[in-house]
Amino acid sequence: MTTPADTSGAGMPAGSVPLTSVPQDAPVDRATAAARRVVEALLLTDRANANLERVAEELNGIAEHLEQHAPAVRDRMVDMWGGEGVTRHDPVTGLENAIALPLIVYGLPDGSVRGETTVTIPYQGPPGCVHGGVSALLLDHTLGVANMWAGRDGMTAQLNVRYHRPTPLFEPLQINGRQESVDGRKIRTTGDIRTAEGEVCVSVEGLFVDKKVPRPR
Ligand SMILES: CCCCCCCCCCCCCCCC(=O)SCCNC(=O)CCNC(=O)[C@H](O)C(C)(C)COP(=O)(O)OP(=O)(O)OC[C@H]1O[C@@H](n2cnc3c(N)ncnc32)[C@H](O)[C@@H]1OP(=O)(O)O
Repeated sequence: MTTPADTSGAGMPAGSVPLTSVPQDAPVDRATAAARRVVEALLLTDRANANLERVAEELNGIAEHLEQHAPAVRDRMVDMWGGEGVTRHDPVTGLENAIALPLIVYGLPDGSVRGETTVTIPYQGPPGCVHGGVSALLLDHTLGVANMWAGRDGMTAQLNVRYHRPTPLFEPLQINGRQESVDGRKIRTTGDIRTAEGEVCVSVEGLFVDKKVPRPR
């Protein structure tokens, strides 16, 4: 759904570290990347001449194969939430989630976080522009990662989103987040989406409350 994620950290300040999962050459990563390619290709293909009857049949065959090999949802959820806390299944950075962009978020030495991505057709809102809900999704998650990087995190209680100008598809975008303050259980975090020229398209102020939902076991 985006151009392939840049995992090199090129363009990030020296000392930046990836905080979200980075692509591996695992079969699940490759299968998920192929599924993203299918989603985009389905939107772009010639509706009349691409033999979509056969495409539907083949895709249903793949879905049936995957379903036949699926354990109980509960067991998969335990598995998903195992490990050190960097998720591979979430809808923003998850490399095992075909609807994730995916975005890789880096922790910067100044305490803030930044991701870079180029959003394409599946996330279109106004013509040629990123859907406003997708921008909010990108920022909500990035602010969550910023809180983790700062050492105090919680659940989103409020997200005030200001749309300054349309956010372009097909252009590199910077997604920024920074924890501003902690007051008891209340955490205030800000962020924005900028073009490569530094123009702010969307900015957010988030209130997070330190509360955890237990992981499935
Ligand atoms: C090293 C790094 C590795 C990084 C590795 C990355 C890993 C991957 C990162 C994942 C990043 C995910 C980022 C997505 C984050 C979601 O998507 S979270 C999901 C969306 N949010 C929700 O579902 C929250 C639902 N709401 C709730 O659960 C609860 O209402 C809340 C908001 C947590 C509040 O909890 P509560 O315990 O009921 O809080 P309560 O005691 O009533 O209030 C505490 C204080 O907060 C205030 N407050 C509570 N709610 C509100 C509100 N809505 N508005 C204003 N004030 C409020 C209260 O007034 C109170 O204030 P004080 O009286 O203390 O001054």
